[in-house]
Amino acid sequence: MREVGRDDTDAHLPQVHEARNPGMALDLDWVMSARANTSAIERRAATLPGRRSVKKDYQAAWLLKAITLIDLTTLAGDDTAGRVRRLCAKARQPVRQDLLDAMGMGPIHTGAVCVYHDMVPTAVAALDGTGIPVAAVSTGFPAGLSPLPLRLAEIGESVKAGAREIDIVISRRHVLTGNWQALYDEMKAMREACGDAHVKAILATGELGSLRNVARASLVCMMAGADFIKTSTGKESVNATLPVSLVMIRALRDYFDETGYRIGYKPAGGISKAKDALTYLALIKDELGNRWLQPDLFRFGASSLLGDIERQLEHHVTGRYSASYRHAMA
Ligand SMILES: O=C[C@H](O)COP(=O)(O)O
Repeated sequence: MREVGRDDTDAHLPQVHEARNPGMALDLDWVMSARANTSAIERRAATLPGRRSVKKDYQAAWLLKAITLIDLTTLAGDDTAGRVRRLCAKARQPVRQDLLDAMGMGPIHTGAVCVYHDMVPTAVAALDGTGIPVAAVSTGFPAGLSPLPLRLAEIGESVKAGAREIDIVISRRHVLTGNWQALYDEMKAMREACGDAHVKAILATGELGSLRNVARASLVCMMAGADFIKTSTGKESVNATLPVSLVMIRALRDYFDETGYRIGYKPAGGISKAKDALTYLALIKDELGNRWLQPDLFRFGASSLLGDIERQLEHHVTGRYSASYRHAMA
């Protein structure tokens, strides 16, 4: 039995694939065998913050790394083309040049810019020539309750408009009613609709009822071909948490151990402090290793994290903190 949350060393080494996850048939025995020991997971999560505290130059290096892993996000009802263009300018140059110069760093950029479907053409134009991908939240984000054909059509439109990554939302009701086949079929159809665009499956973990459901939904989405699993839309009352992350990360490890495919992880929603970003990076390094700390396998979904990181970097370079309003995102 595969228990998510176990602490074993697995002698079985998979044949490692660098290619995109093709998915596999739904393995219900595997799904149903996934467990989550909630109290053990919560105890472990409580020890994580500050466990590996890095200081000075090392901290600055990790914070710069974190920036390259951010899906810089605006998902607000009052988004405008102007706001999205300002966000894209920030994605292209996330840290002031004088700070980068002082740290001996060349140019860096964020992992992606994440917007609603309507804003995709604006973001694509603003990022032209930079190589920074645009991620679109499609499929009736954030509830995902519009008819499936409309959700699939929305994916197609976002891809046509130039989105290279699609963040889909799963139907929480399929998880809450244990209809794993329906979740698998929906996820597979969405993956197909994405074509060459990579698909991140948003589980909306705050609405799934239990950590065991989070483990099972993670596995089903990976079996159906998800390139990433993502915690939250940012709109649930509980978004990314460390216990949920432990469960999802261990599901990623189990999937890799079984299939040899690495799936990406995107904690999203409520991650706004540099020190939280450092905790996540240390967790990924401990649980999955350095290979997972690349933009093709890890992203933060965050609208305001970059501002706090920039503040910390300014403090690192100048010894002074500036007011947070000086680091507006858009
Ligand atoms: O996917 C990204 C989230 O919607 C961003 O959430 P946040 O505004 O809490 O950082």
